[in-house]
Amino acid sequence: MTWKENPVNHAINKPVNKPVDKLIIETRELWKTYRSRAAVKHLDLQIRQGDIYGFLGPNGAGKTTTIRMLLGLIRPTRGSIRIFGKDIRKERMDILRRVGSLVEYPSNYGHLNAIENLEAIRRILDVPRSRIDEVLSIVRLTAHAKRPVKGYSLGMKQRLGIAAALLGQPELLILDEPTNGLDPEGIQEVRELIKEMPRQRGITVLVSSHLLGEVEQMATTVGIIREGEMVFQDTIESLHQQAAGGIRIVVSEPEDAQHLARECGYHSTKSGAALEFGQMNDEAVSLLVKRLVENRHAIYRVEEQRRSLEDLFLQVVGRGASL
Ligand SMILES: Nc1ncnc2c1ncn2[C@@H]1O[C@H](COP(=O)(O)OP(=O)(O)OP(=O)(O)O)[C@@H](O)[C@H]1O
Repeated sequence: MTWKENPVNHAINKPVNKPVDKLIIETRELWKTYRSRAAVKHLDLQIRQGDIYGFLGPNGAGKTTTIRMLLGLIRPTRGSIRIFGKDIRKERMDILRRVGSLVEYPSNYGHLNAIENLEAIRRILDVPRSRIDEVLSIVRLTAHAKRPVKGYSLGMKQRLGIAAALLGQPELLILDEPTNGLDPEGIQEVRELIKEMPRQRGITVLVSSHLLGEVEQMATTVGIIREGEMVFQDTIESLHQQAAGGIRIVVSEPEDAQHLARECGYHSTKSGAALEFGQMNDEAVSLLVKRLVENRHAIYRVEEQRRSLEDLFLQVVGRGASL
């Protein structure tokens, strides 16, 4: 079965089910082609205000290429990009003034401390000096501010990179694989930091990752890209719903029980002593169980057959994909 035939993919390129006037990023039919090879194909990205948008895909799927286009670092081959409702081709500088970003590893001067590193960027952005203390406090580096950066852990360097991205008080933060190469503690630190951005600071976040487990713990919306194409885009709740499976009931007399279930309007397939139904709501399960019991069936087990999100993700991106 190809991913296009796959029932879980009905949300392909589906607009996020919320008012469209609150879109912070919107791309339409975005393409980037290198020679004859498309790194990004007809990509319709929709990111709402206040979202933490987890941009997910295996290595080489096209995440960095997309992010580079959003930041105006490379030019799309085709399609449009609107950020804050403005066209990136026409109002690039106005847009980028309101965006903070961390693309790949942050570059720091190792012999300088955090304050000195941030000071260099502060001058370019022309923001008040007090902003340095503020961003160091946000990323919880105040206590280490006067230590040379070369002594920092990778997680601390990454947090300093986020501090730099926050200096200009952005409304949108774009982070490309910010937890790449971090140990579990560093991953948790960065994740907690990202989670507080919309709530505490009103900042919309786009964060890319190749790890579903990581995105799942912080994102409100998920976009999954595979070989340059968006194969799923919707809320995290919707992703969970898609992972929800059918109901399996193990009974004493499966054939009779199947017949009775059919009379009640529920189609099932028999697997040994079990009847397997599609998705059913609680009320339907309760009614069916009641009828079975009334007809003297012994019920040994009622269970939901859930796929793990990881299974769903692998199904969406293809099992051969490197994660
Ligand atoms: N400058 C370039 N010239 C030619 N091909 C490129 C260029 N940049 C990227 N590509 C190709 O485009 C595809 C997408 O790459 P991209 O870096 O966007 O993927 P990614 O999802 O960010 O993966 P990763 O997590 O490994 O960085 C890859 O096949 C890559 O080899």
